[in-house]
Amino acid sequence: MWRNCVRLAKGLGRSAVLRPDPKVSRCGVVRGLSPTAPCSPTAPCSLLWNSVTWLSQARQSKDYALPNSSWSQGMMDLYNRFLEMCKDGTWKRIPSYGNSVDHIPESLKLAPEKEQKETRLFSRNMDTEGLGFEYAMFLNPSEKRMVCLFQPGPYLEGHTGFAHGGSTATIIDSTIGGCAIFVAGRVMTANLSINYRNPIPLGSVVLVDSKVDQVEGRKVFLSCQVRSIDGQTLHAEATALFIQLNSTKSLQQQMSSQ
Ligand SMILES: CCCCC/C=C\C/C=C\C/C=C\C/C=C\CCCC(=O)SCCNC(=O)CCNC(=O)[C@H](O)C(C)(C)COP(=O)(O)OP(=O)(O)OC[C@H]1O[C@@H](n2cnc3c(N)ncnc32)[C@H](O)[C@@H]1OP(=O)(O)O
Repeated sequence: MWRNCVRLAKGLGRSAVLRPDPKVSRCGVVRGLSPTAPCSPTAPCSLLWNSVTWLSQARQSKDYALPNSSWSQGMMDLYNRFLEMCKDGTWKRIPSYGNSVDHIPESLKLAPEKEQKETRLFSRNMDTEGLGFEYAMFLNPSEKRMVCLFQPGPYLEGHTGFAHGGSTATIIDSTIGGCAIFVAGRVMTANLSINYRNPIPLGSVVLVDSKVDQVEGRKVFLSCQVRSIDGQTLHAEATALFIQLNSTKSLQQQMSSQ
Protein backbone atom coordinates (compact mmCIF):
# COMPACT_ATOMS: atom_id res chain seq x y z
CA MET A 1 0.00 0.00 0.00
CA TRP A 2 1.11 3.45 -0.75
CA ARG A 3 3.07 5.13 2.00
CA ASN A 4 4.36 8.31 0.46
CA CYS A 5 2.70 10.25 3.20
CA VAL A 6 5.22 9.00 5.73
CA ARG A 7 7.87 10.53 3.52
CA LEU A 8 6.08 13.84 3.44
CA ALA A 9 5.14 13.96 7.06
CA LYS A 10 8.58 12.91 8.20
CA GLY A 11 10.42 15.53 6.26
CA LEU A 12 8.68 18.03 4.07
CA GLY A 13 11.97 19.64 3.30
CA ARG A 14 13.50 16.46 1.98
CA SER A 15 14.37 16.13 -1.65
CA ALA A 16 11.92 13.28 -2.16
CA VAL A 17 9.07 15.69 -1.70
CA LEU A 18 10.66 18.76 -3.19
CA ARG A 19 11.98 16.99 -6.26
CA PRO A 20 10.52 18.69 -9.34
CA ASP A 21 8.13 16.62 -11.34
CA PRO A 22 9.46 15.79 -14.81
CA LYS A 23 6.12 16.72 -16.34
CA VAL A 24 6.41 20.21 -14.90
CA SER A 25 8.73 22.76 -16.41
CA ARG A 26 11.18 24.69 -14.28
CA CYS A 27 9.08 27.83 -14.51
CA GLY A 28 6.25 26.07 -12.74
CA VAL A 29 3.95 25.52 -15.65
CA VAL A 30 2.32 22.20 -16.34
CA ARG A 31 3.02 21.47 -19.98
CA GLY A 32 0.23 22.52 -22.24
CA LEU A 33 -1.10 25.16 -19.91
CA SER A 34 -0.53 28.88 -19.85
CA PRO A 35 1.66 30.53 -17.26
CA THR A 36 -0.07 32.22 -14.39
CA ALA A 37 0.95 34.49 -11.55
CA PRO A 38 3.21 33.07 -8.86
CA CYS A 39 1.70 32.05 -5.56
CA SER A 40 1.47 34.12 -2.44
CA PRO A 41 -0.93 34.03 0.50
CA THR A 42 -3.05 36.78 -1.04
CA ALA A 43 -2.59 35.83 -4.68
CA PRO A 44 -2.46 32.07 -4.30
CA CYS A 45 -0.72 29.69 -6.59
CA SER A 46 -3.63 28.59 -8.70
CA LEU A 47 -2.28 27.63 -12.07
CA LEU A 48 -4.62 24.70 -12.02
CA TRP A 49 -7.62 26.75 -11.15
CA ASN A 50 -6.81 29.70 -13.37
CA SER A 51 -6.38 27.33 -16.24
CA VAL A 52 -9.82 25.85 -15.94
CA THR A 53 -12.64 28.18 -16.77
CA TRP A 54 -15.08 26.58 -14.39
CA LEU A 55 -13.50 28.18 -11.43
CA SER A 56 -13.75 31.70 -12.71
CA GLN A 57 -17.20 32.16 -11.25
CA ALA A 58 -16.10 30.68 -7.96
CA ARG A 59 -13.39 33.29 -7.54
CA GLN A 60 -16.12 35.70 -6.46
CA SER A 61 -16.75 33.62 -3.34
CA LYS A 62 -14.77 33.85 -0.14
CA ASP A 63 -11.78 31.56 -0.11
CA TYR A 64 -11.62 30.04 3.37
CA ALA A 65 -8.29 28.33 2.77
CA LEU A 66 -6.25 31.48 3.22
CA PRO A 67 -4.36 32.20 6.45
CA ASN A 68 -6.25 33.90 9.24
CA SER A 69 -5.34 35.05 12.75
CA SER A 70 -6.44 31.74 14.29
CA TRP A 71 -3.78 29.79 12.46
CA SER A 72 -0.96 28.66 14.73
CA GLN A 73 2.66 29.21 13.85
CA GLY A 74 2.91 25.52 12.98
CA MET A 75 0.01 25.83 10.55
CA MET A 76 1.52 28.95 8.98
CA ASP A 77 4.94 27.35 8.63
CA LEU A 78 3.52 24.28 6.92
CA TYR A 79 1.31 26.41 4.68
CA ASN A 80 4.27 28.53 3.62
CA ARG A 81 6.34 25.44 2.89
CA PHE A 82 3.65 24.17 0.58
CA LEU A 83 3.34 27.57 -1.08
CA GLU A 84 7.06 27.34 -1.76
CA MET A 85 6.52 23.96 -3.38
CA CYS A 86 3.82 25.53 -5.57
CA LYS A 87 6.37 27.76 -7.19
CA ASP A 88 7.71 25.12 -9.57
CA GLY A 89 4.22 23.87 -10.32
CA THR A 90 4.62 20.56 -8.49
CA TRP A 91 1.89 21.46 -6.02
CA LYS A 92 -1.25 23.56 -6.44
CA ARG A 93 -3.05 25.40 -3.71
CA ILE A 94 -6.72 24.51 -3.75
CA PRO A 95 -9.16 27.29 -2.88
CA SER A 96 -12.01 26.42 -0.53
CA TYR A 97 -15.47 27.93 -0.71
CA GLY A 98 -18.43 27.84 1.63
CA ASN A 99 -20.65 25.93 -0.75
CA SER A 100 -19.78 22.89 -2.83
CA VAL A 101 -21.71 24.44 -5.74
CA ASP A 102 -19.06 27.12 -5.93
CA HIS A 103 -16.52 24.41 -6.73
CA ILE A 104 -18.48 23.10 -9.68
CA PRO A 105 -17.96 24.60 -13.12
CA GLU A 106 -21.03 26.27 -14.61
CA SER A 107 -21.05 23.78 -17.48
CA LEU A 108 -21.27 20.80 -15.12
CA LYS A 109 -23.97 22.17 -12.84
CA LEU A 110 -27.33 20.50 -12.72
CA ALA A 111 -30.45 22.66 -12.79
CA PRO A 112 -31.10 22.68 -9.02
CA GLU A 113 -27.48 23.61 -8.38
CA LYS A 114 -27.79 26.69 -10.52
CA GLU A 115 -30.27 28.16 -8.07
CA GLN A 116 -28.96 30.15 -5.18
CA LYS A 117 -29.03 27.87 -2.17
CA GLU A 118 -28.89 28.68 1.52
CA THR A 119 -26.67 25.73 2.23
CA ARG A 120 -23.15 25.48 3.53
CA LEU A 121 -20.41 22.92 3.11
CA PHE A 122 -20.25 21.01 6.39
CA SER A 123 -16.56 21.66 6.87
CA ARG A 124 -17.12 25.42 6.37
CA ASN A 125 -20.16 25.83 8.56
CA MET A 126 -18.71 28.18 11.19
CA ASP A 127 -18.23 31.87 10.61
CA THR A 128 -15.90 32.49 13.55
CA GLU A 129 -12.35 31.77 12.55
CA GLY A 130 -10.53 29.11 14.53
CA LEU A 131 -13.52 27.46 16.24
CA GLY A 132 -14.13 24.66 13.80
CA PHE A 133 -12.34 23.31 10.76
CA GLU A 134 -9.32 25.33 9.76
CA TYR A 135 -7.70 23.73 6.76
CA ALA A 136 -5.99 24.28 3.46
CA MET A 137 -5.46 21.74 0.69
CA PHE A 138 -2.71 21.29 -1.85
CA LEU A 139 -2.85 19.04 -4.88
CA ASN A 140 0.03 17.25 -6.55
CA PRO A 141 -1.49 16.38 -9.94
CA SER A 142 1.29 14.12 -11.20
CA GLU A 143 1.18 12.01 -8.03
CA LYS A 144 -2.62 12.16 -7.88
CA ARG A 145 -2.19 13.20 -4.33
CA MET A 146 -4.00 15.71 -2.13
CA VAL A 147 -2.74 16.89 1.23
CA CYS A 148 -4.66 18.91 3.76
CA LEU A 149 -3.19 20.94 6.60
CA PHE A 150 -5.77 20.65 9.34
CA GLN A 151 -6.06 22.56 12.61
CA PRO A 152 -9.13 21.37 14.55
CA GLY A 153 -10.74 24.09 16.68
CA PRO A 154 -12.41 23.81 20.11
CA TYR A 155 -15.92 23.27 18.69
CA LEU A 156 -14.80 19.98 17.16
CA GLU A 157 -14.26 18.38 20.54
CA GLY A 158 -15.00 14.75 21.20
CA HIS A 159 -13.17 13.45 24.24
CA THR A 160 -11.91 16.32 26.38
CA GLY A 161 -9.17 18.16 24.57
CA PHE A 162 -9.28 16.00 21.46
CA ALA A 163 -10.92 16.23 18.06
CA HIS A 164 -14.14 14.26 17.58
CA GLY A 165 -13.63 11.22 15.36
CA GLY A 166 -16.41 12.48 13.12
CA SER A 167 -14.48 15.66 12.42
CA THR A 168 -11.45 13.57 11.54
CA ALA A 169 -13.63 11.50 9.22
CA THR A 170 -14.96 14.70 7.64
CA ILE A 171 -11.56 16.11 6.88
CA ILE A 172 -10.35 12.76 5.54
CA ASP A 173 -13.46 12.41 3.35
CA SER A 174 -13.04 15.96 2.05
CA THR A 175 -9.36 15.52 1.29
CA ILE A 176 -9.75 12.13 -0.33
CA GLY A 177 -12.85 13.45 -2.08
CA GLY A 178 -10.94 16.38 -3.54
CA CYS A 179 -8.34 13.93 -4.80
CA ALA A 180 -11.00 11.69 -6.35
CA ILE A 181 -12.66 14.70 -7.98
CA PHE A 182 -9.37 15.53 -9.60
CA VAL A 183 -9.17 12.17 -11.38
CA ALA A 184 -12.85 11.40 -11.91
CA GLY A 185 -14.89 14.60 -11.83
CA ARG A 186 -18.18 14.26 -9.97
CA VAL A 187 -17.93 11.48 -7.43
CA MET A 188 -19.58 10.27 -4.25
CA THR A 189 -18.11 8.42 -1.32
CA ALA A 190 -19.29 4.82 -1.46
CA ASN A 191 -17.03 3.52 1.28
CA LEU A 192 -14.74 5.09 3.86
CA SER A 193 -12.84 2.92 6.31
CA ILE A 194 -10.85 4.60 9.06
CA ASN A 195 -8.54 3.22 11.71
CA TYR A 196 -8.04 5.73 14.50
CA ARG A 197 -4.56 5.22 15.92
CA ASN A 198 -3.89 8.22 18.17
CA PRO A 199 -6.21 11.05 19.24
CA ILE A 200 -5.71 14.48 17.67
CA PRO A 201 -5.28 17.29 20.23
CA LEU A 202 -7.52 20.30 19.58
CA GLY A 203 -5.48 23.20 18.24
CA SER A 204 -2.70 20.97 16.95
CA VAL A 205 -1.86 20.78 13.27
CA VAL A 206 -1.95 17.52 11.38
CA LEU A 207 -1.24 16.57 7.82
CA VAL A 208 -3.91 14.62 5.96
CA ASP A 209 -2.14 12.95 3.07
CA SER A 210 -4.24 11.15 0.46
CA LYS A 211 -3.54 9.49 -2.84
CA VAL A 212 -5.36 7.68 -5.61
CA ASP A 213 -4.26 4.05 -5.59
CA GLN A 214 -6.31 2.67 -8.42
CA VAL A 215 -9.05 3.55 -10.88
CA GLU A 216 -11.27 0.78 -12.23
CA GLY A 217 -13.96 2.12 -14.53
CA ARG A 218 -16.13 4.38 -12.37
CA LYS A 219 -14.45 3.22 -9.16
CA VAL A 220 -11.69 5.29 -7.60
CA PHE A 221 -9.76 3.65 -4.76
CA LEU A 222 -7.79 5.91 -2.45
CA SER A 223 -5.82 5.77 0.76
CA CYS A 224 -4.89 8.31 3.35
CA GLN A 225 -2.83 8.87 6.46
CA VAL A 226 -3.20 11.55 9.10
CA ARG A 227 0.07 12.38 10.82
CA SER A 228 1.52 14.99 13.13
CA ILE A 229 3.68 17.58 11.40
CA ASP A 230 6.88 15.90 12.54
CA GLY A 231 5.58 12.62 11.15
CA GLN A 232 6.18 10.83 14.44
CA THR A 233 2.55 10.29 15.35
CA LEU A 234 0.14 8.40 13.14
CA HIS A 235 -3.31 9.66 14.10
CA ALA A 236 -5.42 7.80 11.57
CA GLU A 237 -5.26 5.85 8.36
CA ALA A 238 -8.03 5.27 5.89
CA THR A 239 -9.04 3.68 2.64
CA ALA A 240 -11.92 4.82 0.49
CA LEU A 241 -13.93 4.00 -2.59
CA PHE A 242 -15.47 6.80 -4.60
CA ILE A 243 -17.86 6.21 -7.50
CA GLN A 244 -17.90 8.47 -10.52
CA LEU A 245 -21.42 9.80 -11.00
CA ASN A 246 -21.42 10.54 -14.70
CA SER A 247 -19.15 10.77 -17.68
CA THR A 248 -18.09 14.36 -17.12
CA LYS A 249 -14.46 15.00 -17.75
CA SER A 250 -12.14 14.87 -14.80
CA LEU A 251 -10.01 17.84 -13.98
CA GLN A 252 -7.02 15.76 -14.96
CA GLN A 253 -8.48 15.23 -18.44
CA GLN A 254 -9.33 18.92 -18.73
CA MET A 255 -5.74 19.81 -17.92
CA SER A 256 -4.20 17.37 -20.38
CA SER A 257 -6.51 18.43 -23.23
CA GLN A 258 -5.42 22.07 -23.00
C1 LIG B 1 -16.70 18.49 -10.33
C2 LIG B 1 -15.68 19.50 -9.89
C3 LIG B 1 -15.70 19.79 -8.39
C4 LIG B 1 -14.46 20.56 -8.06
C5 LIG B 1 -14.14 20.49 -6.58
C6 LIG B 1 -12.73 20.76 -6.46
C7 LIG B 1 -12.09 20.70 -5.32
C8 LIG B 1 -12.78 20.36 -4.07
C9 LIG B 1 -11.82 20.38 -3.03
C10 LIG B 1 -12.17 20.06 -1.81
C11 LIG B 1 -13.30 19.17 -1.37
C12 LIG B 1 -14.66 19.69 -1.60
C13 LIG B 1 -15.70 18.91 -1.41
C14 LIG B 1 -15.48 17.60 -0.76
C15 LIG B 1 -15.76 16.48 -1.66
C16 LIG B 1 -16.29 15.36 -1.20
C17 LIG B 1 -16.48 15.09 0.23
C18 LIG B 1 -17.92 14.80 0.58
C19 LIG B 1 -18.33 13.47 0.05
C20 LIG B 1 -19.59 13.01 0.65
O1 LIG B 1 -19.94 13.37 1.73
S1 LIG B 1 -20.57 11.98 -0.27
C21 LIG B 1 -21.92 11.59 0.83
C22 LIG B 1 -21.89 10.17 1.31
N1 LIG B 1 -22.13 9.25 0.24
C23 LIG B 1 -23.35 8.94 -0.20
O2 LIG B 1 -24.34 9.43 0.28
C24 LIG B 1 -23.39 7.96 -1.34
C25 LIG B 1 -24.69 7.16 -1.32
N2 LIG B 1 -24.58 6.12 -2.34
C26 LIG B 1 -24.93 6.35 -3.62
O3 LIG B 1 -25.44 7.42 -3.97
C27 LIG B 1 -24.65 5.28 -4.61
O4 LIG B 1 -24.57 4.05 -3.98
C28 LIG B 1 -23.36 5.52 -5.42
C29 LIG B 1 -23.49 6.84 -6.21
C30 LIG B 1 -22.14 5.60 -4.50
C31 LIG B 1 -23.17 4.38 -6.41
O5 LIG B 1 -24.41 4.17 -7.04
P1 LIG B 1 -24.53 3.93 -8.62
O6 LIG B 1 -25.91 3.50 -8.91
O7 LIG B 1 -24.01 5.11 -9.34
O8 LIG B 1 -23.52 2.79 -8.90
P2 LIG B 1 -23.65 1.22 -8.56
O9 LIG B 1 -24.44 0.96 -7.33
O10 LIG B 1 -24.10 0.53 -9.80
O11 LIG B 1 -22.13 0.84 -8.26
C32 LIG B 1 -21.14 0.97 -9.24
C33 LIG B 1 -20.06 -0.03 -8.92
O12 LIG B 1 -19.50 0.34 -7.64
C34 LIG B 1 -19.67 -0.75 -6.71
N3 LIG B 1 -20.01 -0.20 -5.40
C35 LIG B 1 -20.91 0.73 -5.13
N4 LIG B 1 -20.94 1.01 -3.83
C36 LIG B 1 -20.01 0.20 -3.26
C37 LIG B 1 -19.57 0.03 -1.95
N5 LIG B 1 -20.07 0.73 -0.94
N6 LIG B 1 -18.59 -0.87 -1.73
C38 LIG B 1 -18.05 -1.58 -2.73
N7 LIG B 1 -18.43 -1.44 -4.03
C39 LIG B 1 -19.41 -0.57 -4.29
C40 LIG B 1 -20.81 -1.58 -7.29
O13 LIG B 1 -20.73 -2.91 -6.84
C41 LIG B 1 -20.57 -1.44 -8.75
O14 LIG B 1 -19.48 -2.30 -9.10
P3 LIG B 1 -19.51 -3.17 -10.47
O15 LIG B 1 -19.63 -2.16 -11.60
O16 LIG B 1 -18.19 -3.87 -10.48
O17 LIG B 1 -20.68 -4.05 -10.38
